Amino acid sequence: MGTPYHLDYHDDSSFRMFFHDNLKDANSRGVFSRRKPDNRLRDECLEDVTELIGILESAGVTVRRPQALNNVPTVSTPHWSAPMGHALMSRDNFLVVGDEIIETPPLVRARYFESDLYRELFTEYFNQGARWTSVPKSRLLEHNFDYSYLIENGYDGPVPADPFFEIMFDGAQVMRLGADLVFNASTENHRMGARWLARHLGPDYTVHEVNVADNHIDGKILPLRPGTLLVREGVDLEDLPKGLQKWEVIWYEWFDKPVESEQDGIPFLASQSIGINVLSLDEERVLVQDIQHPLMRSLERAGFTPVPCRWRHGRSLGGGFHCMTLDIRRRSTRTSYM
Ligand SMILES: NC(=[NH2+])NCCC[C@H](N)C(=O)O
Repeated sequence: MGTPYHLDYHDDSSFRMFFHDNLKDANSRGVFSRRKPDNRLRDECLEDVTELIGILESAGVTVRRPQALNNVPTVSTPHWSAPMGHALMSRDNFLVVGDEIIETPPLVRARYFESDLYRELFTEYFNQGARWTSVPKSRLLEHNFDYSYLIENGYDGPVPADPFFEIMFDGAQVMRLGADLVFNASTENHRMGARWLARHLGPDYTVHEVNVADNHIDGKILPLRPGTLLVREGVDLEDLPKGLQKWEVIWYEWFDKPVESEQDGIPFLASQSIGINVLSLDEERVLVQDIQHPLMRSLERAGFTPVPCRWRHGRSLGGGFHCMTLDIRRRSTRTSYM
């Protein structure tokens, strides 16, 4: 888990596209300003990350962290420059399948070099025998982006006249279920990513394409253990692969109190239901945001043990415990659970 560095980076089109659904709400609330957050958000975030690491380590997890992100104001390529964001969400930039680390091609310019923070850690894994692959990154030029999802969801701004789509997807768009990978794709950029992944992994794995979210699937559906899914209201189970429709479903119990106060001028980058973004420690214990009492009751009724942990700024930072972690397990992943 990296160190957050929160800049005012609303000017970049790739950022506004990626967070379209969240920013649309913010716009409607008129919350935008150019104010930088005070240190309270950063300090409280770091306190909560420390608590999370303590819980993981006491549960027997070996926690490794990337290099810290220290005050990087912008990132640049020959084609553009963009303000850097934070680097807290490890799940977004990588997909670990069996003994292979796959670096996924970012959709947001601010995150183009975020995987550099993991170079030393992943080199260590490579030297221990891990396979390590990087998906061809898009150049992230304006005409590389497929605007179709935005247009279907209220965008009425300019659209490049000469599109040239390139592969773009985050690791968090993919739900790994052993030999089955459920890939959320809402644009041609994503669908190209699903084709790349299927071609790359070959016949031992099946990539199931679904379209249930704008991009990251772990804000809508999360596997808690083989055979049990946590699902947010609004997801049509018929849109899931047939094998997954046989799984037990726990519907996310909405937490209708404000999960955090909006930092004035800082729009929320995750919806009110980000409490769904839990992390299974094993097939019984589930790490849950400490205020999500209805969800914890649901989990207990289904035979799980919720492990509460403070996480005060998930909406501002755009993710929860599943987003902030990247589980690398030393066990075969060619089992089929569907
Ligand atoms: N891996 C992640 N960062 N996932 C976060 C998904 C948040 C989701 N878009 C929401 O607004 O609730």
